[in-house]
Amino acid sequence: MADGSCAGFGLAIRKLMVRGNRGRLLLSVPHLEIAPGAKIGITGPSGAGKSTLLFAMAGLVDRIEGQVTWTGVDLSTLNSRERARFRNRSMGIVFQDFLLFDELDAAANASVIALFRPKAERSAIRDEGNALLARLGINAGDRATSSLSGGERQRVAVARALAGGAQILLADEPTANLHREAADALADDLVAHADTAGRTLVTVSHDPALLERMDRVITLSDGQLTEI
Ligand SMILES: Nc1ncnc2c1ncn2[C@@H]1O[C@H](COP(=O)(O)OP(=O)(O)OP(=O)(O)O)[C@@H](O)[C@H]1O
Repeated sequence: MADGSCAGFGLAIRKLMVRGNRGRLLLSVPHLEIAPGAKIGITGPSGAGKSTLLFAMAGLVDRIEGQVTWTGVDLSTLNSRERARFRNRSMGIVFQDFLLFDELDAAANASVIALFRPKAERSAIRDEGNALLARLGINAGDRATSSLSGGERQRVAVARALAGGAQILLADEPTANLHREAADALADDLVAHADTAGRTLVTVSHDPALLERMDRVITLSDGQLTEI
């Protein structure tokens, strides 16, 4: 496995606030700790701020108040380029709307992180991306991404997040487009990856079968953390 990152990221959030238009408070998380290697679910009603919290954890929200600190890395002290570098090295992210590159085939999407890693790691990441696609049931990696179904796109997005051995896995509704059997297989794969090498997994989900595989489930309601 190509693994260009150090092991064991935990997360500490302090007094995090994210505001939208005209200063409207979208999210307030006074205090949240996630241990290195923990598997955490985030759930709550639509519009509660789950994706916003995941984006803040990924350093994808430009203006936050407070601190989001992965072991040794305080995202609030980094500029956007430095945050991107940290993401490329240490995070695998499954976005709710996948954000695949339609110009690339499924295999190239699954291993796209190779472009940001040293040359010596690239072919191992490509092999890993292909193996992940096969395991997730996408058998022809050279299929045009635009020809994939929603469920297939979702599985390519998960393969992309897992290929390259990122120590932090962030996933937004990773089983939402899958039928039960495929959702369970994917949940097993995510958990197995998280359990390898002490990876930390944070997943937004409404899927009880995925949430019950987590160590802990956080509920967000109206932008507020109501339960830990
Ligand atoms: N870029 C943005 N600018 C302004 N408001 C936003 C932005 N993105 C999200 N919001 C608002 O922030 C709030 C939280 O949205 P978010 O997408 O985080 O919720 P969610 O819990 O993930 O919802 P869902 O389950 O429907 O995906 C909503 O009121 C939404 O309208």
